Amino acid sequence: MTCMPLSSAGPSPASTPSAAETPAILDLTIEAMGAAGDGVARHAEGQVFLPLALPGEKVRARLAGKRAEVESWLDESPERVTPPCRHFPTCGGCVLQHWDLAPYAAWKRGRLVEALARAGFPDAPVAPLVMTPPQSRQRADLGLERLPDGRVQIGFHQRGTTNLVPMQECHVLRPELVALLAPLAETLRHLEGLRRLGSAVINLLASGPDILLRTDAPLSMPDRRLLAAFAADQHVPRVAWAGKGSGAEVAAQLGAVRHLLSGAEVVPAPGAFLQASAEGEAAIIAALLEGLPRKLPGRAAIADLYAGLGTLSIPLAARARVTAFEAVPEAVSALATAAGKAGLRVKPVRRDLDRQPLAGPELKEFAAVVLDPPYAGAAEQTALLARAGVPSILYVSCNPVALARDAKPLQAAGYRISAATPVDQFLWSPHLESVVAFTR
Ligand SMILES: C[S@@+](CC[C@H](N)C(=O)[O-])C[C@H]1O[C@@H](n2cnc3c(N)ncnc32)[C@H](O)[C@@H]1O
Repeated sequence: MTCMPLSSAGPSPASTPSAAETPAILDLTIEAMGAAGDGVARHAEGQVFLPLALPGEKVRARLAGKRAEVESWLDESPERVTPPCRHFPTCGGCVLQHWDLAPYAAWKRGRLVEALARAGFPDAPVAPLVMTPPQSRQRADLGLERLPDGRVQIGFHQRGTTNLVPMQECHVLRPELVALLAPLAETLRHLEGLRRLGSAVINLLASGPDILLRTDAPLSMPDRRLLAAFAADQHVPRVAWAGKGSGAEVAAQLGAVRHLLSGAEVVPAPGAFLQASAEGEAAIIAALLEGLPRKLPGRAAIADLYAGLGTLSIPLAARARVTAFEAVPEAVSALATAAGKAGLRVKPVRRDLDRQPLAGPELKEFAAVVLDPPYAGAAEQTALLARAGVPSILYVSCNPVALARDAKPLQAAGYRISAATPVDQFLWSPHLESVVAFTR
């Protein structure tokens, strides 16, 4: 086995633990992979998390509270591989590029198995992980920073910090998005509306890249001309802008904006939520349709909660009438227009489900409820679904911890899991998407 020193300092001899205190440098064996993608080891005072360490490895590490930095590898895992990206491990976009895909996939699937076991479903039928390919992400949320010399950097943040890693290559984003970054940085260099910090959400739509810039100063007239010239050069139909805390406005529009969701045309607002990749979206929809009861009553209706632009409502409407609940008004009106134009059986309703979750009698009309909440999950809404006894609940989750919490009341109310599909929407990150079908 080779040794791979991480820092420039050579390995220091491990100290012997004294009864009084744990030494700063320790030799540790990595027992498992933690939820955030760090190796987990144990020492006299408890667990410690080690970025970049893999299960089975022996390392010499410098302790810093609950974390430790590997100073050298004493025994490397055969599962260690060469990370494809030059920005690894500095960039916070990927934390697990150094792990072979087979054990990585088993670990990700295991996160769903564990989450469901914690909720009281130890024997849930969890399918193999559906992987999404590299260079498939259609949505990028990037930081912008003006350097003292006036240049602008664009990239993801370094893990756990606000420092930007200027992106020169990326193995998760669609190449069309990466290709835009150098010309965008050059344009932003001259933008008076960007003083120091900002962000850019870029959605790759059917009509081309759609950009929402958030900056720390208002746009000037020359800024708007600059953005229009950039849009024309780069074939970008729309560039929108928003200030701190203000809504988005169109800064330059050179063509129609459109996107296709299961074949239906929608016009997303700037920065609208899209599933991370077309492949992930297809896997979620397939798992949802598979998880619905084979036979729905003739006049059955489905509720789609946290519906966004209707990514899930539209394909669900092939099976039954759908009422789509969503808080963001722009998404509700985009879905209403799309449904009207295509004659879809989808009725969008604007509703804040945190303040006013669906409850009691209003749930009675639904044979199935689909919910796809944000990262925090939907604790109150799931408890109300359990109480109402909706026959089929399909939970699309982007957070196994929230899923485990939200599934508990369903278990207590007598639901069982008929299918559970983990989907790797965020390759090489610790994030996990899953679709779980609960029936009663
Ligand atoms: C994970 S996204 C899912 C969107 C959609 N299902 C899809 O597949 O594209 C979560 C959605 O919940 C919406 N949302 C967040 N908080 C909400 C709330 N309190 N009430 C209703 N919708 C909310 C967001 O605007 C977003 O569209």
